[in-house]
Amino acid sequence: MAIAPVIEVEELVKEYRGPLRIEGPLGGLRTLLTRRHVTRRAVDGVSFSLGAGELVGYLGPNGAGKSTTIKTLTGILRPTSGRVRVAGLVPWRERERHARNIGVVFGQRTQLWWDLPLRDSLELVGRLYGVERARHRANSAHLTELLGLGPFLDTPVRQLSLGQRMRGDLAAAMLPEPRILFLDEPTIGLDVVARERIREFIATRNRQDGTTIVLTTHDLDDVERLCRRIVLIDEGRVLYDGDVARLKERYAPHRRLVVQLADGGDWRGLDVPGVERDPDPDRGAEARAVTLRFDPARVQVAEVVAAVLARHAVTDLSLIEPGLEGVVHGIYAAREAPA
Ligand SMILES: Nc1ncnc2c1ncn2[C@@H]1O[C@H](COP(=O)(O)OP(=O)(O)OP(=O)(O)O)[C@@H](O)[C@H]1O
Repeated sequence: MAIAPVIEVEELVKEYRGPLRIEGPLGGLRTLLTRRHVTRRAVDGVSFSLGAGELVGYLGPNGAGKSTTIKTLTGILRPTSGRVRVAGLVPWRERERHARNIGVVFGQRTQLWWDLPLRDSLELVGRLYGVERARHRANSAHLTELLGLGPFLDTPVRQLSLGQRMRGDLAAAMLPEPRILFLDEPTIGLDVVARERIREFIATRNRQDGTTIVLTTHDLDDVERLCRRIVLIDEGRVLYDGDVARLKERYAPHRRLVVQLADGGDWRGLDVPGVERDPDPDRGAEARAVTLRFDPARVQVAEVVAAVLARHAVTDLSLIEPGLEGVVHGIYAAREAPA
């Protein structure tokens, strides 16, 4: 028997009704005063499902409808139409039971009590969720260690740095041991060290506890590091749903080999079919570097390297895999280009 998905979204539609936006002189003021309203479709027939223990990147450009989807899945918003089940519950109808299954972190705002020390915020979360005392103590201690909260547990939340606050938010979300975690931009504005710590935490929770995680982010390094699967949306519709690796193969099949020629070396070409010199090498400014582009389905890396070494004196070689950033931008650009 097939295992039921933990998250099921079918033909989700969410429309917002708002005043008609008026352009031109005093447009802002006229928009405020107008009585004319329009309906805008923020999510336009999104469907996907997630199995237990999956970690999926939910991506899209600004205004694509990511937050609207997450707010519907967390029970904050009621959709215009469509069917949603999260752990078997309809989020906006069975809010209390649903809240016990999920943890939510919105990077842009905190769920902690601004004026209270972090320790008290965690205490309150434990009480609100009815976490039994011994479990609360054990979970708090565990999360404090994993997220390195010790040095600022007694600091009021308002005095925490963004990275510290985010770690506090993650601890609060995980304290009641939710099966499902929604993370909306959890690394936004953080420095490299803080970002890495949060990524490590997310990966560990997913791997060790099997927590199902939906991650929304504009930082594609988060996705490269954490997600095998992405759901890419734009203008409220799903553009792609599947493996990150397959997405790259489909949209960026080429690899690049950067060849650093020895002093005095000249590029005399290479006669291997399927290998081209990159017309616009990113490393053009670098002395004596030549970038070759090839499709590994047609010609193997080893073959290209052997051919280069046979003809040229080389000081270094490096292989560049396509980054998700370029692939995703390429998809958006293709969509925007006139037909
Ligand atoms: N409360 C609201 N009232 C009216 N329109 C809204 C509301 N919230 C969002 N929208 C609109 O719905 C669309 C989708 O917004 P949403 O916040 O879901 O996008 P997003 O993908 O999360 O964007 P971002 O990456 O910028 O956070 C946008 O056009 C936005 O302006």
